[in-house]
Amino acid sequence: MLGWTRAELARLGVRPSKKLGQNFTVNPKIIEYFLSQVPPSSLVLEIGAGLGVLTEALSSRASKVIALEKDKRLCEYLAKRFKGNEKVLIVCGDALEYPLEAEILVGSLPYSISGPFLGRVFTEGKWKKAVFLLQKEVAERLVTEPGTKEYGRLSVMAQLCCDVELGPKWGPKSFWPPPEVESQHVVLKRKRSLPKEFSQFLACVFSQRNKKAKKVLPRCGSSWEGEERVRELTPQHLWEAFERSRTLKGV
Ligand SMILES: C[S@@+](CC[C@H](N)C(=O)[O-])C[C@H]1O[C@@H](n2cnc3c(N)ncnc32)[C@H](O)[C@@H]1O
Repeated sequence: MLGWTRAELARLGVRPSKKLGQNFTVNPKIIEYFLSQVPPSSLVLEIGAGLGVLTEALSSRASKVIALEKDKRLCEYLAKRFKGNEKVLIVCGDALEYPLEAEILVGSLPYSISGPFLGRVFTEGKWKKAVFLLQKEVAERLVTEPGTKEYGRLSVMAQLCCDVELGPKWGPKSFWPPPEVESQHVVLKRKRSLPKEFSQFLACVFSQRNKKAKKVLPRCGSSWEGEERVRELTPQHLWEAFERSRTLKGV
């Protein structure tokens, strides 16, 4: 796969863009893992289709794959590659804007957008299951507990929205060009959708994560009575504080 990927990029005259997080999958085990997590005959939205290696594999399992790609050069390549394949729809667009209206979301997410994109995932769409390949530190942040350095807005939203399971880790050599970081699969099963205002509330609260919650929460429209610091509040505590802020606002 490494030889094929390098040759295709050279043929297209595409130098992988760091800004677009273009680290293409060259380890077939990654594709196998994605496939093992996708229920047969489902409608799948793939984020960042790249050269279409995952798209191709998904199309043999799903009823339809909507393959989203932002890079116009790759969109043209994908449109040619999948011409005549009725199960694949190539969309040239931005994952930060495209509606998340599919049962299953998958993708090796470009590192540069994983934070804002996950923010959308937790608050939008009708999806039931999502299988993402993320930078290992971002994957760990989704399951980390209150009080840790990594605990923050994404941890709280992930744990309230979904059952979160960490999958296998993958080293830099699984990608071309090799990234500077390790990657890890994450599987999300949605329990409920969260309101967008909750994300804004958490951004306000965690901007002062080391301060006492009783000082910070009133500034974010809510209240708190204990001695805990913001970073020590559990997802459930924060959800209750958010609901109090809505009652105070009369929503
Ligand atoms: C890590 S690569 C994965 C490519 C391919 N799925 C693979 O596994 O080889 C991420 C892909 O996302 C695309 N991308 C980057 N930003 C995007 C965005 N905002 N919306 C959609 N695609 C994006 C990149 O151009 C790149 O093709």
